Amino acid sequence: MSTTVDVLDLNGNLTNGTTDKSNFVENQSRLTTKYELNNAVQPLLTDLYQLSMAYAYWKNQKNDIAVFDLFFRRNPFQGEYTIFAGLDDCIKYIQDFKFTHSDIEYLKSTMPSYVEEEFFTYLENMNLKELKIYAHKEGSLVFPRIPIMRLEGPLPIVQLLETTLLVLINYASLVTTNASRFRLAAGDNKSLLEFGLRRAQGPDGGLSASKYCYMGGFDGTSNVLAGKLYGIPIKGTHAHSFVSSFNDLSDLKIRHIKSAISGESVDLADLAFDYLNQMEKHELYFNTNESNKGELAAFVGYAIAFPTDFLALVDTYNVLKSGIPNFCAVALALNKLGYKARGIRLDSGDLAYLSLKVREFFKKIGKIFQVDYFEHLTIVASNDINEDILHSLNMQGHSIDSFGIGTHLVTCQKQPALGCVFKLVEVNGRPCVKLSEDVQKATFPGKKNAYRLYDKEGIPLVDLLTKSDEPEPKVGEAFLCRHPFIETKRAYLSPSKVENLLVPVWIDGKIIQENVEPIQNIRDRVKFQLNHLRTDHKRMLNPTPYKITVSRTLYDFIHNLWLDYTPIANMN
Ligand SMILES: Nc1ncnc2c1ncn2[C@@H]1O[C@H](COP(=O)(O)OP(=O)(O)OP(=O)(O)O)[C@@H](O)[C@H]1O
Ligand SMILES: O=P(O)(O)OC[C@H]1O[C@H](OP(=O)(O)OP(=O)(O)O)[C@H](O)[C@@H]1O
Ligand SMILES: O=C(O)c1cccnc1
Ligand SMILES: [Mg+2]
Repeated sequence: MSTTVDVLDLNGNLTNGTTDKSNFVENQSRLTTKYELNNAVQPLLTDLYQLSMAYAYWKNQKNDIAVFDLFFRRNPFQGEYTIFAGLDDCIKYIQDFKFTHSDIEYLKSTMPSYVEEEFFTYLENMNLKELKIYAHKEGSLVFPRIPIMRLEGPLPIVQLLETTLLVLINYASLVTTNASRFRLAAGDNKSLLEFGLRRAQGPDGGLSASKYCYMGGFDGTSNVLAGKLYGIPIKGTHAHSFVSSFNDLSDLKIRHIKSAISGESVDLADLAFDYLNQMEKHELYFNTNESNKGELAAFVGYAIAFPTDFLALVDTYNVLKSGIPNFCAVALALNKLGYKARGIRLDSGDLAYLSLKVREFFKKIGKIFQVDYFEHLTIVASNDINEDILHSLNMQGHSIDSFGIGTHLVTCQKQPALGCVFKLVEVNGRPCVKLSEDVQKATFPGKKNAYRLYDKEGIPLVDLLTKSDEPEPKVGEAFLCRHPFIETKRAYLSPSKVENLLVPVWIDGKIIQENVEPIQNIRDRVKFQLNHLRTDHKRMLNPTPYKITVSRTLYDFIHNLWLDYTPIANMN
């Protein structure tokens, strides 16, 4: 059968013509493959004004060499640090940057009719061979006003990259920073699982959240596609629906399981029920009439499906009177057959109180039935957990081993956006200034280098901006570091280590491979750098700002320029 359809080919081109159905299906599945590479990230994923400016630059033959800085002005979450993420995605975008034929056709159809044909040829032939990108290593700590990225190249081309680079960096850095704050709050010895896909801002937001929460210090995600695409460990339990789908033990169509000890087939439901009755005789404050038999059946069914990975959600009816006794009955039955249960998940109620009560219950059962590992069974907690709740649970005392966190992690409840900006700082060697009523918003003009100065313990002391043509600070030599705005704040520093922060990642059409790394390295860097940041910069309440400074030369240069560009007002 033949039909006429519009199909997107792999380059995003529209092919309009006659094709048969099987061909259409094949194209659809190829699109799915393309989706894995995130086909939304392409040159047209930008604001119209970038293309309008590109035309106006082109029309004015303004192909000057420009320098742009990408930076933010304030740390998110009322914190004093940010983690830079998204570089790998930026480089993929840069590497693939090419206007397709269908992009050009679309632009022709929507831009004003007097836009000249040669401009579209210019766009179609555009490449990034003259572009240079310097950036912090992904996973580094970054601070306000210190450029995260510096881009050099033809003005219209670099300008065209602004929006896409910002969208790739802003959320990635925000959610990585958020995840790292949850990690700091939970402590190193807790497992943190990201459960946010269902609450994320669209499918792409969900995928990014999973990737960057892992980078920020989470241990795994429930998002299966993120596991496949990024190699992140996938983890999970089960939902309440599985429990409530069973009414009682007679619902079980399969009751038998093979003993890992004897190999014989044993009725797990009978064995669990028997344990439930035995448990009731001890002082455990529940009785079998009150415990829910549908829940017991669900746990038996789940244990039959996952005998070596049995972890049950215990709050569908009543945690201490039903969920925990039912779980323990099944876990004891599994134990008798040579299988170790994993633990439980709590998803409502007072998580601190319940976790302590559950631990107490496990300890008692472990003693009564002489099963040592029972007291160490895993307790997972979930339900609208945020950073403040993690701190509060620590203060109260709890016995939770693992947190499943979704909504507030991926939506970044405390602050929904990071304000990275992209500002022109130099054209053909001439510094460019953007003034503002608020001096904090004025840009630092000119091409600059950025350094981190360390003390002898390897702890960062300050970040320092210099003009790109002045000598870099040297180990063991006193360097005058100035507050960028306040004249009286300045100090000499003799660093034990000097790190050049803006390393080349894309030079004249080529990736500098050693500076674009796999996710695991980046995750390790986040951990290492956070461990080496002074505690007072990381504390939750009123953290101390980390100092960002400028050299004497840069200080004089920018202050003189600001003065030059600000006319003296006439008051009468
Ligand atoms: N000990 C605790 N200290 C501080 N916050 C807690 C504690 N235990 C639970 N919370 C939080 O309190 C909030 C309780 O929310 P809510 O009242 O909607 O839950 P619930 O009624 O227990 O459960 P649900 O409505 O989902 O059945 C959640 O954000 C949860 O993470
Ligand atoms: O609470 P979050 O941090 O977003 O973590 C993910 C939540 O998603 C699941 O249930 P869902 O919220 O869909 O339903 P429920 O609240 O009725 O359990 C899970 O049980 C968690 O509660
Ligand atoms: O695996 C889980 O327990 C899970 C996954 C997603 C959302 N809530 C819970
Ligand atoms: Mg919920």
